[in-house]
Amino acid sequence: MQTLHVDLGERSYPIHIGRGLLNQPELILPHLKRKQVAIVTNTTVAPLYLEKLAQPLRDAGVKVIPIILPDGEAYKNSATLNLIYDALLENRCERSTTVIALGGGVIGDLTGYAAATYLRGVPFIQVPTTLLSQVDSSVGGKTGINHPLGKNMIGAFYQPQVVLADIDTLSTLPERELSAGLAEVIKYGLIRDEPFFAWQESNMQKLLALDTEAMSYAIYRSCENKAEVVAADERESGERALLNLGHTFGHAIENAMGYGVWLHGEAVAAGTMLAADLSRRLGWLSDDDIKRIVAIFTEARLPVHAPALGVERYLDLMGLDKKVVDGQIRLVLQQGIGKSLVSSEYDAQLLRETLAIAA
Ligand SMILES: NC(=O)c1ccc[n+]([C@@H]2O[C@H](COP(=O)([O-])OP(=O)(O)OC[C@H]3O[C@@H](n4cnc5c(N)ncnc54)[C@H](O)[C@@H]3O)[C@@H](O)[C@H]2O)c1
Ligand SMILES: O=C(O)C(=O)C[C@@H](O)[C@H](O)[C@H](O)COP(=O)(O)O
Ligand SMILES: [Zn+2]
Repeated sequence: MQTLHVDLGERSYPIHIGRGLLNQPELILPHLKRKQVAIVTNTTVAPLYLEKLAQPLRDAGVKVIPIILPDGEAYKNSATLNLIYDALLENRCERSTTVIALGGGVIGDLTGYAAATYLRGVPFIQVPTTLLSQVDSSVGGKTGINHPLGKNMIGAFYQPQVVLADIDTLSTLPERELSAGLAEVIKYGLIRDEPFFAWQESNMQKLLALDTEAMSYAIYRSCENKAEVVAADERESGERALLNLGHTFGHAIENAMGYGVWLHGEAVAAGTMLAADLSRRLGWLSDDDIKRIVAIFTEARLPVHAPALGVERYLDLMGLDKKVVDGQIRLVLQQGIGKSLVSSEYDAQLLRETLAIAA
């Protein structure tokens, strides 16, 4: 097992990455205020992993309250959030009850927001079971739900007590979901870590084959990048916005296509290609850079063409992004591989030309 730390003063926490972690209650017990936990999961993950996590905790004397939600991005909403509150209240959960998210990013974001708001805040633990949630969503404390008008529009910054990324859980992950997770791995290379990007170019086949050594390294290096950015800018007043590469376009795609039709990672990949295209038009990325980005997404089995929503529809949806200031869309753009910036200083006509190429 490898352990990293997110350094946030009194909100600091460890990220444990390794095999067989679900079956190690000693990684959870020190973080409990009381021997009671509510484990929030979904109908897909529960039959696979709920008992693997719950039974060792029960054996250690912990009362476990399972809360099993419907599965899917379409359920990341206020109605499902209410199901969590209902179950916590029906079981008379107190401020000392710890809420554990067992699942992918949808479960993590929903559960984290429930934990941030139930009784005005109860302790929360992340047990991510998708690649995307192990490399990104379980770390950094962004929690929340979607609104029909926009992705993640309601939420809170709320950090977990500990993150347990058990690599064994990836063995049951559908291939399409594995690829979606790789989109966020690729993101770290593109925004701030060119050597990691180059490593991915040489090791993508190993990652697709779930090679343990390569996968452990990719998760560790991704979390290391995210932990550094979050420690420097927890609430996204500056550098953290770089983690949004491709997301202003991607969230528009997810919303327009209907939540869950395009997976988050797929929309981020297509959105990153649009950001790369605009960066090339600005003279900041070379044709060779573009070729490398297309090649890595293609090898990871991710889309490189965004859907044809129409320029006006893209602009309308992108205008609801959280990075908007004074009505101005701010975009994460690239100045080479491994170098990125947030900018509203682009020619609006160039953005229109980029959006017009969406296939
Ligand atoms: N909070 C953040 O910082 C952050 C970062 C990135 C993404 N997100 C959010 O995360 C969500 C996407 O997360 P995701 O890609 O994990 O999707 P997801 O949570 O929908 O999980 C993908 C699918 O895999 C299933 N699953 C989970 N673990 C499994 C396993 N081990 N074996 C088999 N099936 C398994 C799930 O039930 C689901 O059907 C989006 O809502 C996105 O907005 C949040
Ligand atoms: O942690 C962050 O900061 C990120 O931006 C990570 C993203 O991968 C993630 O999808 C996040 O939820 C997007 O944030 P949002 O503020 O645009 O909703
Ligand atoms: Zn994301």
